[in-house]
Amino acid sequence: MLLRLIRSHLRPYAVPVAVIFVLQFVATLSSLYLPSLNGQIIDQGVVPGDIAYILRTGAIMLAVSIVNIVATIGVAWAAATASAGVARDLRREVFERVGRFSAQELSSFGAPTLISRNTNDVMQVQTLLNMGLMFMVSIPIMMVGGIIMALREDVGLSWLVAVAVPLLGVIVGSIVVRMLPWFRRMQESVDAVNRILREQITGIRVVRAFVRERHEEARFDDANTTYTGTALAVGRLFSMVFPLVMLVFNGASVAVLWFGAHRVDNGQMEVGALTAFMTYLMQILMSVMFGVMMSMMIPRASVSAGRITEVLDAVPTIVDPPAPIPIDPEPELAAEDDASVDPVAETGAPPPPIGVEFRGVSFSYPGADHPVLTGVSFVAEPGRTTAVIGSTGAGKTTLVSLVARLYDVTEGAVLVGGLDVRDVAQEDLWRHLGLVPQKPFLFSGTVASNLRYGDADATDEQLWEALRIAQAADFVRAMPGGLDAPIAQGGTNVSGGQRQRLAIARALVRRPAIYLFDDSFSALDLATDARLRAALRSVTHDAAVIVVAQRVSTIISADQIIVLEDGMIVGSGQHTELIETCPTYAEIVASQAVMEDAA
Ligand SMILES: Nc1ncnc2c1ncn2[C@@H]1O[C@H](COP(=O)(O)OP(=O)(O)OP(=O)(O)O)[C@@H](O)[C@H]1O
Repeated sequence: MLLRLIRSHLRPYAVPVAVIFVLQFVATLSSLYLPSLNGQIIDQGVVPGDIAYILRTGAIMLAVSIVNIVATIGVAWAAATASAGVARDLRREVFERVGRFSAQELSSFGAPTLISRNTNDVMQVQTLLNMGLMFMVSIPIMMVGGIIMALREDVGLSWLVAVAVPLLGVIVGSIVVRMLPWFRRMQESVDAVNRILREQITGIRVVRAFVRERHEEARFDDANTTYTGTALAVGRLFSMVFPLVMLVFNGASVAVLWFGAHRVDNGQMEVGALTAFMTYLMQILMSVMFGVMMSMMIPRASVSAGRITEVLDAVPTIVDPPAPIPIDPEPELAAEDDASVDPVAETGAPPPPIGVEFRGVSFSYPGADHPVLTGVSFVAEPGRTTAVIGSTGAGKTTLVSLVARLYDVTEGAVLVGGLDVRDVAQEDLWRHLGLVPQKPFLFSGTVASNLRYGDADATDEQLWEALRIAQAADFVRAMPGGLDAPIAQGGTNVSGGQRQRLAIARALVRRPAIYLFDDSFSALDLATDARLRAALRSVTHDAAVIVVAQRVSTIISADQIIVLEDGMIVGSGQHTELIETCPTYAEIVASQAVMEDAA
């Protein structure tokens, strides 16, 4: 998994990788040459007192060292370039893939793990890749080359290399294998900490209002302790690695000196050769150590690569059809024609009339036992307002989600402009929709940047017009900077009602063919609600307007009211006839009348 991910993503970095190969080769060979030169200086320069030889060979050593330094710097630079580039590409791919997820994949993964996969997990892969690029060529060359050079210096001591290297490999290998299962737990603990932190930050007001700080602290402590415990378990295993490595390392040095000294004493070996042999042994063991460090990173990076690949390989359940049918075959032409008769041309051309039809729609959430909607059929015609009312949990938001194809129906079909939403491209569908969700979300930026989500090219006049209709112009004008007033992430620096009105204005800026208001007037007082609906009528023209509401007063004048109960339509018609014919509707009206009287 790790190899596949790295290989497929390294392809665009063939040039830096080739540079790394060449430079690593140069750097390693120069490193291997230096101890031999050093040995020669001792044996042929220092021992016979040949100053000229020392200076000559010293100059060669200096030149080789400079080559070594330049090559090593080049390797580090190219490795950082390639690994940072791969990490950037991975983050972009994960981001793009998540952007194509339907609500189903989003909820099955969950936001916190998607965030840690795109940050922490990518970082694990990047760190390993950086190390790998820096050492992958030098480690084998250094080991093989070091052994050859050491043998050249003295074959009699070579058995020491044959003992030390496998011993180190076995010790480290057995520890790394034990670490493996802990790494997955470690990444899962990161997810858990992220999840709780995120919940607490977003729900901080609720936590405080319900005096749940202690409870939340305990919850965070649990996750934090699990994370710490996992990190400690890994740390404990890790802490054994270096002492053991050093034990082998130092044991081998002592053995070289002990046996080498005897060989020098017996005249079987020169002092310079002993020094060079010692350095080669150090180099071999150093490369084993780097190999060990890398092999310790591999399991964690493998887990991370698996988690990243899970996201990249996740197939969105909602995809565009192979041959999408355009909802509006000639939008340019239609827009131009309509612009000539548009009485409010300053807010853009009204779209061609497009209706919505639910045809025998049933829907169950993935994994749920019971359907949320059953046999729902109705037509929301262009130029008319269709209201959907029903008790909480009746399926109103679900119904709106199906128009936007956030989910696919289980049975039946949702048609937009006479086309099944599954037969049109999602972007084409969304371009025709102005959705104001139940929980409106604003992005960090300004009022204007948020409104221009509706239409990036909208002029300031068009934005003010939308704000005026949404009954938001007064409070935006009062904000410091007006259209340029800052909006905090999630829109937390404006009130709930203001957020709703800005979200409505955002939908209006788009001038869509279909408006979907999901309980979008609930935070408005009755007078503002009435003014907004009156103003809306002047711009919705031929648009199909679907309004989900809890309050009867919001939908009383709708052309058609759909009454939902337990996911089924139990009544449809206008207010006056429904009061007579639909007991559920009559009950809702009566209960709200009682509440108003009581108020
Ligand atoms: N993502 C989901 N996964 C599983 N079940 C869900 C999901 N969203 C909603 N439901 C269930 O579907 C049912 C209908 O929910 P929906 O949000 O459509 O109701 P609603 O009529 O809009 O309610 P409200 O007026 O409270 O917003 C509820 O029983 C709810 O528990």
